Amino acid sequence: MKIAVAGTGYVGLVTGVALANAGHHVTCVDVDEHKIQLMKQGISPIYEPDLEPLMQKNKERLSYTTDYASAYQDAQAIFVGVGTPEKKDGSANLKYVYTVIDQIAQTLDTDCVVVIKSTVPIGTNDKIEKRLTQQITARRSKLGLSPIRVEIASNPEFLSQGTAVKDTLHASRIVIGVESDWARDRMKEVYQEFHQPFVFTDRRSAEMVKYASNDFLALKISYINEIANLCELLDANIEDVAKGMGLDPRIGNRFLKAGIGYGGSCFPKDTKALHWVSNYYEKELKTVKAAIEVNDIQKMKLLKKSHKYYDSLEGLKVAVLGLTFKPDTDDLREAPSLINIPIMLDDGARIFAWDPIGIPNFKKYYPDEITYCSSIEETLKDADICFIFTEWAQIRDFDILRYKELMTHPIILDGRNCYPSHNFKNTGIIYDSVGRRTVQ
Ligand SMILES: NC(=O)C1=CN([C@@H]2O[C@H](COP(=O)(O)OP(=O)(O)OC[C@H]3O[C@@H](n4cnc5c(N)ncnc54)[C@H](O)[C@@H]3O)[C@@H](O)[C@H]2O)C=CC1
Ligand SMILES: O=C(O)[C@H]1O[C@H](OP(=O)(O)OP(=O)(O)OC[C@H]2O[C@@H](n3ccc(=O)[nH]c3=O)[C@H](O)[C@@H]2O)[C@H](O)[C@@H](O)[C@@H]1O
Repeated sequence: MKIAVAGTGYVGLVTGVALANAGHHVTCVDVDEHKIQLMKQGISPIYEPDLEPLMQKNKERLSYTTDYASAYQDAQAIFVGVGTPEKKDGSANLKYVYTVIDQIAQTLDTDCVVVIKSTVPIGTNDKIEKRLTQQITARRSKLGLSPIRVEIASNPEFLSQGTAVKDTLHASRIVIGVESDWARDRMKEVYQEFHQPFVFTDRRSAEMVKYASNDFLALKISYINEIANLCELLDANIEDVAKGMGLDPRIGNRFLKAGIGYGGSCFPKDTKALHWVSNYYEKELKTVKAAIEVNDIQKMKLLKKSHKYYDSLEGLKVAVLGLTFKPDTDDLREAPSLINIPIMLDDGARIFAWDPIGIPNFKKYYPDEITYCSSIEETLKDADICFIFTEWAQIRDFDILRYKELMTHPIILDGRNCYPSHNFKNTGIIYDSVGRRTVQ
């Protein structure tokens, strides 16, 4: 099939490449000329393992452009994967989606299923279809052209950053919401080379699956974080508690990792967006509200802990290990580092930070205020305290005795429980992590 994809971010580009890998001819569209130029050279504009080799493998069936008209005009399916960021009131900002819909309305000239991959509030796809078909009908009748059939399918995305390619090629499920057999058949054709479990449903239920899944995972994290906080007070060990819980298949062992809260481009915004919708219908989701509140407090946990060791960070050399919201991504959206570092700077801390790939993006926010280091050793040298925000493999594999050798005051506040606590016994290092006894 001839397919266009609007938006070449984590979702759009990975979807486009996976569809090309399944044999379709795919044109990826973005408004960002720089991204398009990179992709034309076979370079991925985002850091995502395995993506570039797959772009290379399918280059005959992939093209990249900012010229949306040429891409949409004769596409049999158009996937929409543009951002739906949070508005100040917590609701989802749909302006990028509606811009693409209007661009499709101006240019589409053939029967087409428009597939919304972006996460959109329940009911949005009905509104999108109305807007799109009204505009297309008006344009075509004005030009004296015959009608075309255009329908919207909801096809939410469940990939995680850092494992986006694997998650797409081996998705746990493909959820498709349609309102007609015609759209259903077209979606089956799109996905005929994919052999994952399919869930066909109506559009609103598909939209709900996405929010309900993300919010459930966020809830699970906030729950384990609250239990971790209680473990600290009651002298229990959250790692053992989570292991003991997770072996029950009804609970499952994933997303039970305690830490300094969830970040990223989706859990924070998708919890707030569903909460906003539920409030709109005067049916507040109390569990989701609690997950949000717990997370907001959890993100500040390490700074609060630092007061056990210093009244203020003023003048101290503070080592920060990890800037991205999780490992294996260069994404900083809602990363704990972006919330904590401004407060540390306000306090007068001298910050030395290391991250294997997040530094160029972090520099866009803080070009001069921070010293960026090229190794963990350089970051720790003569530091008075160390904050760990991201559990990069390089940090987990780091020889813990080096903290003692390098730091002036070896105090580690670990927001991601990178090391077994007992390894710090008798080392002279203070190791303060989440949900576990502090080793002094
Ligand atoms: N990032 C993730 O892991 C996941 C994201 N989602 C959802 O997918 C959607 C996209 O998220 P990301 O891929 O992270 O976004 P992103 O911010 O990485 O990429 C969006 C892209 O759309 C482009 N764009 C904006 N307006 C455009 C237009 N009119 N035409 C063509 N391109 C345009 C931007 O330049 C950008 O490259 C969001 O709704 C998000 O909630 C869903 C599952 C996973
Ligand atoms: O809608 C989305 O964008 C995506 O959001 C998440 O994916 P992602 O944000 O890439 O990353 P996750 O691995 O889920 O981690 C999110 C945050 O939760 C935190 N987390 C995760 C798991 C855990 O046990 N504990 C924990 O604190 C991570 O550190 C990170 O800050 C979901 O996992 C995807 O299924 C979904 O498609």
